[in-house]
Amino acid sequence: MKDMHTLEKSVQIETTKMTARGVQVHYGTNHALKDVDVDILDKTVTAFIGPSGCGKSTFLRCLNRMNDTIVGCRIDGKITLDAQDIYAASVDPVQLRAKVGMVFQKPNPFPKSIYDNVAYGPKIHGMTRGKAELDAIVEKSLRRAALWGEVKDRLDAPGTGLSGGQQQRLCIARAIATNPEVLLMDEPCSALDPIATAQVEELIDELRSQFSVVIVTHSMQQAARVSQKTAFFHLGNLVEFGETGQIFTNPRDPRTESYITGRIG
Ligand SMILES: Nc1ncnc2c1ncn2[C@@H]1O[C@H](COP(=O)(O)OP(=O)(O)OP(=O)(O)O)[C@@H](O)[C@H]1O
Repeated sequence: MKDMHTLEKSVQIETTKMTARGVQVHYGTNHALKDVDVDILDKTVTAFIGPSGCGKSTFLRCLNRMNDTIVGCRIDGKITLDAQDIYAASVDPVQLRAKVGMVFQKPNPFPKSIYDNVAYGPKIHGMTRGKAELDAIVEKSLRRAALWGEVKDRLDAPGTGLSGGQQQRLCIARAIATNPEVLLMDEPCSALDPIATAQVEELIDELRSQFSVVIVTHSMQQAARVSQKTAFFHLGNLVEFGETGQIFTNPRDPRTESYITGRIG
């Protein structure tokens, strides 16, 4: 019985949510990403690490087509979400970004109220039929982002008036309000103090029960704390991808070892 339970659990954990095959990115003549293959698992935190300029953010942006808007950026290869090609002509990038949400390095609330920041996505995607439903989504999202208790009495106050850590949790609430399946986070704690960082890290761990989370981080301690899988990038190549514990304790590639021991980057 126990074996069956363990088996079910591991099957659930190993469900693939997104795949990348042969992904190449050029910015004009700059070959920024070279032939990247990766599987992003469901309900798992995947960390992208590597020295500055190695292509981590570029690859992250490929996963919800944020690079589409960059003039001169060319993307080759195939990326799927639930086995569907996200670059297919039939895919609307706006709809895709509701499923594959994003949180940026610097908290960037809209110049609107706390309520409207969170309500924005559900409104533009026509997810609700009325105010009561929208109120419920706003409350649920703020609760999931561990911010409700701090803002429930001032939902009409501007989002930009919150502290940095609260603004980042507001941006997380905004991103999860559309019920995404994957949450991309580009150095989400780099502008935060240690207490706010710890809160966001705790939140990431909690969100993993519902979504697949992909986080770009410069902090190896953070990658080790929050992720189960780690991808190490170097000079546009995905050098190594595996269990976080293995990458940090027993890297297979000498470049990974040099990076984690502080010799490159
Ligand atoms: N919008 C852009 N236009 C032109 N080139 C870009 C753009 N964004 C990134 N690049 C280039 O692509 C390469 C990879 O950059 P990217 O930002 O993906 O690396 P990164 O690993 O995320 O770096 P960092 O850790 O410093 O944020 C670099 O050579 C960079 O100059």
